[in-house]
Amino acid sequence: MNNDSMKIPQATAKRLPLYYRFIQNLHSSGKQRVSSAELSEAVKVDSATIRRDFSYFGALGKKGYGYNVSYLLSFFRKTLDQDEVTNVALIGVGNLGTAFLNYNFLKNNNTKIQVAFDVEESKVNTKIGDVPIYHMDDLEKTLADLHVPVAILTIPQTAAQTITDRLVAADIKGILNFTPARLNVPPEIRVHHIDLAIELQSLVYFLKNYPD
Ligand SMILES: NC(=O)c1ccc[n+]([C@@H]2O[C@H](COP(=O)([O-])OP(=O)(O)OC[C@H]3O[C@@H](n4cnc5c(N)ncnc54)[C@H](O)[C@@H]3O)[C@@H](O)[C@H]2O)c1
Repeated sequence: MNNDSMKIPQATAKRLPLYYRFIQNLHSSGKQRVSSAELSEAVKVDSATIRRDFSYFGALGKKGYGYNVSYLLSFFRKTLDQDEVTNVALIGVGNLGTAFLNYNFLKNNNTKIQVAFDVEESKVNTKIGDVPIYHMDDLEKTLADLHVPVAILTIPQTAAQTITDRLVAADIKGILNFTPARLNVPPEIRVHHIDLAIELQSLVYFLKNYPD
């Protein structure tokens, strides 16, 4: 993100990639404007929230006209640094890690898993997709050589904190944590925790308790 985006609230910043993907689709289908109601329907965010989000970056829609798609597209491109690829490392090439390597976020042209690590000898020095798998012994040196600021953790919970400490020491800035472990990191390191079990439980809870 560029410096202008520092003023945008975190909740808004998290929705930007969602808006960006939809605006890209609109632009490639030749649409020139979009209303907040149409956006709302497509991204499943209520239109008052969309209008407030957009007001932070100066995109003021006109009543009965909506938003200019080209303007929005250039804003998102600039804000999300789409031209600059951020290198990502994946730690733990098991069930979940293998799926991510095969998927490799190819639709986001600004993030790519460049390298993966594991401790199991049979996986080391192989590739999944075009991503090479290295031994954990080579973690620090490889991350420094490739300038990797982001890591995805798909290792067993028991290994999560030790590996996180190594990543922090290796100058990683952000961690996407798929393990159930709650990680301790210095305040300047950003951790996004995706706990699929909790998400599933909370979905079921809402279905049961708020059936309508
Ligand atoms: N599989 C799922 O659907 C799923 C869903 C939600 C969360 N998770 C979480 O994601 C993590 C991975 O799950 P999984 O099913 O892929 O497990 P897995 O056992 O299939 O894979 C774990 C991988 O990590 C490697 N590993 C173990 N210790 C390591 C270390 N110290 N350094 C580097 N690599 C190491 C193993 O060799 C293995 O390849 C777990 O914490 C799990 O709780 C998995």
